[in-house]
Order: sequence, then structure tokens, then C-alpha cells
Amino acid sequence: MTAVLRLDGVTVRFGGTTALAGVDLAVGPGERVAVVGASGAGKSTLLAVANGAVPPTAGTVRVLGADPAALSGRERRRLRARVGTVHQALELVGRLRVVHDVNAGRLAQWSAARAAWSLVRPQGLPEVLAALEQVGLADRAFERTERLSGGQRQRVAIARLLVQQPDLVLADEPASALDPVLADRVLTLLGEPALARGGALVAALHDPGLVRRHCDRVVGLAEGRVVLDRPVAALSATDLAEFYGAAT
Ligand SMILES: Nc1ncnc2c1ncn2[C@@H]1O[C@H](COP(=O)(O)OP(=O)(O)OP(=O)(O)O)[C@@H](O)[C@H]1O
Repeated sequence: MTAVLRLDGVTVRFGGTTALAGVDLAVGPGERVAVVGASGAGKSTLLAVANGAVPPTAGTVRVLGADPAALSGRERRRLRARVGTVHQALELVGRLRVVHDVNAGRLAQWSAARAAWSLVRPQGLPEVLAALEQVGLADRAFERTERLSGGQRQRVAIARLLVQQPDLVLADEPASALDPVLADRVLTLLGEPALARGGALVAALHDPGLVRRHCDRVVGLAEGRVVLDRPVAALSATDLAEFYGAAT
């Protein structure tokens, strides 16, 4: 069975800082993996390596069966269309209207002409409005993204992923600015579509409750190393809390 995501001996160094140190990780179809660990443990770097944004200093990465570093520009673009990322910094374009920020999720699937025309006349509007409806923002579609609150922007980033329909979802603290009810809803929305297509969800999460309710497996990082890799069902009630406690 081909792993959706596979890291073998991945080390990432930024100058003198080692962000990841020899990480091995294989994520299979249908898995929902929580990446946990203290600030600076390497969670964001792991996600950045997985989406091809950061090349490993050593080791190999395979995303949906391909090595991003070995692909041509066109192949990399095709792979990017199948990987959905919710960044910690969200990477929305505040001056654009919400509808365009949501459609940015499909740019890698569109021709340059269609992408440009979409800024004049938004393409695929029914899907955009349906995605915004799912995150409770249908009435904000034509507002400028910069006028939304932090939690609302986070939901725009989720809607972008919903129209993209990726096979691998990489989410960096996707619910950090949301109230508990919305956080649960967003985690469900993020995971279900990818899993239904035999894909996977890998999410850095700070809330042990979200990990328990929405993930099957926990990978704990400390100083760039994997120090915990266990099914959620095998964690005792206090294990996670202890790991978070020990990791902070
Ligand atoms: N672009 C970069 N340049 C230099 N150092 C970096 C860079 N990105 C990350 N680092 C360093 O690598 C280490 C891991 O950072 P990373 O952002 O992956 O941690 P994290 O677990 O996601 O933290 P947080 O929970 O605070 O987001 C840290 O020491 C960080 O300072």
C-alpha cells in the first residue's frame, strides 16, 4: 500500500538550527494524524517539508507517491493541486474579496487565463458559496478578507480547502482562533472529504480534546525528533495532557 505521505530520515537545518532531526513517518490512506509538541518542536517545519515548501537537508520525502524535489514544474503543479495546506499565517490576500481567496484553492487546477478571468468574474461560484455556507460565512462572500476577524479568516482558509478537494490535507493549528463549537466543525470538514477519497489529514493541534475527537494517531515531536507515535485509542486519559504538560 502506498503511503499518502512518507518521510525517511528527514533532517532540516536552518543555519545553525536543527528544526527536524532524522524524522521517519509514514501516513497511510484514511489516517488522521495529530502532530503535537511544544513551540519550536518542529511541527510547522514537518508540514512545510510535507507540502514541498521546504526541502529536506537530508533524507527523502514522498508525497502521494512522488518526490517533490524530482518533479518537473508541471508535475509539481499537479501534485500541489492535490495537497491542501492551511498555514499558521493563513496566507490570505486581505485586499481581495472572500470569494477570490476561496477560489485560490483551485488556482493550481486552472489555466492562467481562467485564474485571471476569475478575478473579474468569479469562477465556480456555487461551489464557493457552498463552502462558505459550510463554515458559516455565506453572507461574507463579497467582502474584503481584510475586514474579517481572525477566526473568520481562518474559516475562509478552510473554505479554500473545501473547494480544492485535496487528497492530503496539511493543517497548521487550523482551529486556533475558533470557539470550541466551530473548532469541532472545522476539524470535521477538514478531515472528512480527504478521507472519503482515501487521502489523509495531518494537523498540528494544540488542543488535546480536538486530538481525541478528530484524530486516530498522535505523533509527538520534541526538539525535531519523534518522541511519541501512538494510536489515539491507546493513549490513556492523562497521556496526552502529560505530553502537552511535559512539552511546554
Ligand atoms: N525559516 C526559518 N529560519 C530559521 N529558523 C527556523 C525557520 N523556521 C523554523 N525555524 C526554527 O526551527 C525550529 C522549529 O520551528 P517550527 O516552526 O517548525 O516549530 P513549531 O513546533 O511549529 O513551533 P510553534 O508551535 O511555535 O509554531 C525552531 O527553533 C525555529 O526557530
